[in-house]
Amino acid sequence: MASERDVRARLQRAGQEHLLRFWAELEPGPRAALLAELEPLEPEALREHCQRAAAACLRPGGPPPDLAARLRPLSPERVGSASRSDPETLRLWEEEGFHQIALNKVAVVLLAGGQGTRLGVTYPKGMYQVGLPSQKTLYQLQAERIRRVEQLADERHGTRCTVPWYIMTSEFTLGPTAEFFKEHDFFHLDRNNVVMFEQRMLPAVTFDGRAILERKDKVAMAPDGNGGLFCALADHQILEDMERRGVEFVHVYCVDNILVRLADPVFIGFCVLRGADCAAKVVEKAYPEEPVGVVCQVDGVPQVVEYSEISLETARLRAPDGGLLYNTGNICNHFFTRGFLQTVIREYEPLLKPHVAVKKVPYVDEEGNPVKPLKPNGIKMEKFVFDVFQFAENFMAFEVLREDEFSPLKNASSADKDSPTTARQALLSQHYRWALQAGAHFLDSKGARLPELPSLPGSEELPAICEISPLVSYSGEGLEVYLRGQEFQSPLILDENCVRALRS
Ligand SMILES: CC(=O)N[C@H]1[C@@H](OP(=O)(O)OP(=O)(O)OC[C@H]2O[C@@H](n3ccc(=O)[nH]c3=O)[C@H](O)[C@@H]2O)O[C@H](CO)[C@@H](O)[C@@H]1O
Repeated sequence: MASERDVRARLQRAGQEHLLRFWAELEPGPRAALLAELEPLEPEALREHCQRAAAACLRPGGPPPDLAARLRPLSPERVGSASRSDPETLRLWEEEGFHQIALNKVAVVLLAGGQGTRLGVTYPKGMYQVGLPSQKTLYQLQAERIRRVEQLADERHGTRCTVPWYIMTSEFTLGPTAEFFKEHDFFHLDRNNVVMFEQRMLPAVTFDGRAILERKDKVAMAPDGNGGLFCALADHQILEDMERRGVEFVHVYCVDNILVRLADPVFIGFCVLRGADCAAKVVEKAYPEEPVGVVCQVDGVPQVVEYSEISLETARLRAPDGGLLYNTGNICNHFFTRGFLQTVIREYEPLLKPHVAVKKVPYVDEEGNPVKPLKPNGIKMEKFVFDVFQFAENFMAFEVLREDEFSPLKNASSADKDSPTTARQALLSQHYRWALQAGAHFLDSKGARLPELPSLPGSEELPAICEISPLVSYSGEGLEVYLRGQEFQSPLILDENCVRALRS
């Protein structure tokens, strides 16, 4: 480990020597921890980071004044649709996707380095369970969808294929995530195919460009945003690992969408057949202020304008058909070819501009007392994963139905949107629809048939509770054989055991 002298000299070069101001008071343990935290920070990069943050703070807040004039919706030839395509086209896309999966050419990358501040839990979001009858966590649902999609590809192509799962964590999430996976025996995935890697951290900075000490022996660090993916892929030679495994196509997704279709064969197939090097799944925005980024073009180049960076006026603009003009909501489900990721890492990553978030950052005052600020006092800088869309040669967007594929868990139970309750409802209502489509009937506790209402708005109580394990069905397929014409008491948990019993 570097000595205090070395680290102090490096901090001096970065103009951040104040980070060692309590050194004399620290015991050996905290001293070592502080040095370990400071050692990886390159002086020039740290200086630039702090200066950039302070400069960003001087610029007026809100969206750039000329943004609205530079924005256009995506051109229609760049948009494909799962909801508006005929069954034969969907079948072709799906077939292509399964073909690539069976050839071991598809991997998934989970972005799981975020802190989940809005949800208000201290552990990684993926470990959260929204109160499903099975009590499965988000990580478990995702693991089981991987197992099922592998199985479906194997059945179609007579192979034994693997969809490797790369999980980007941060200092906050790596330890508990790794522990959780071990405790659950990697949800019966081969642990060699689950690769966890860590993104970088950056110090939070005061408005005048000084990195913040959270404690006498600890810098206030935050992950460098989900666009930290590209540096992290390079830091941990993940693309090399993908290359060794023969992976060509990568599905990147965010941790909190309970309906996420990992390695979705339809999306993969669409992207491959259209020759996309980069693509994003989108849903129709639910309302103008919905906190989702908008996939659109800026100066003719495909990009995402984040919800925090679009003006309300622009978000509310209407198209001639009465719908929102900027209607294509980003659901943080992206497709990249490995080749594109390689080019990004080699050429474009340094061009990604960090986004600025002004936050309340706990700190120690000059006397060393901990302070919890009541108003924002610090700046966090984050890169965004979608900022690489502008470098794609053939960018495509792919529209999917919200009720099929998007219900994010962002807020605590008290919120009326994007909460554990709405996520649970979305999943159960999807499974209830699948069961009805497959011909199931539900009974109340007295044996009377319950009403069958397949298209309920999300907030309504479902007539019956039905949860279908991803190990039984990935996207509603294969259920008729168990359910057609059968009557079930609510709640029904259709898992592997239940299926075995139904078979016999
Ligand atoms: C920048 C970005 O993608 N924004 C999207 C994100 O917004 P949103 O603001 O919801 O983004 P989050 O902060 O939840 O992060 C998205 C994902 O990135 C991960 N993460 C975040 C920060 C970090 O340093 N490391 C990391 O891995 C999170 O764990 C999460 O899986 O999801 C919305 C849909 O739900 C989209 O409409 C937004 O356009």
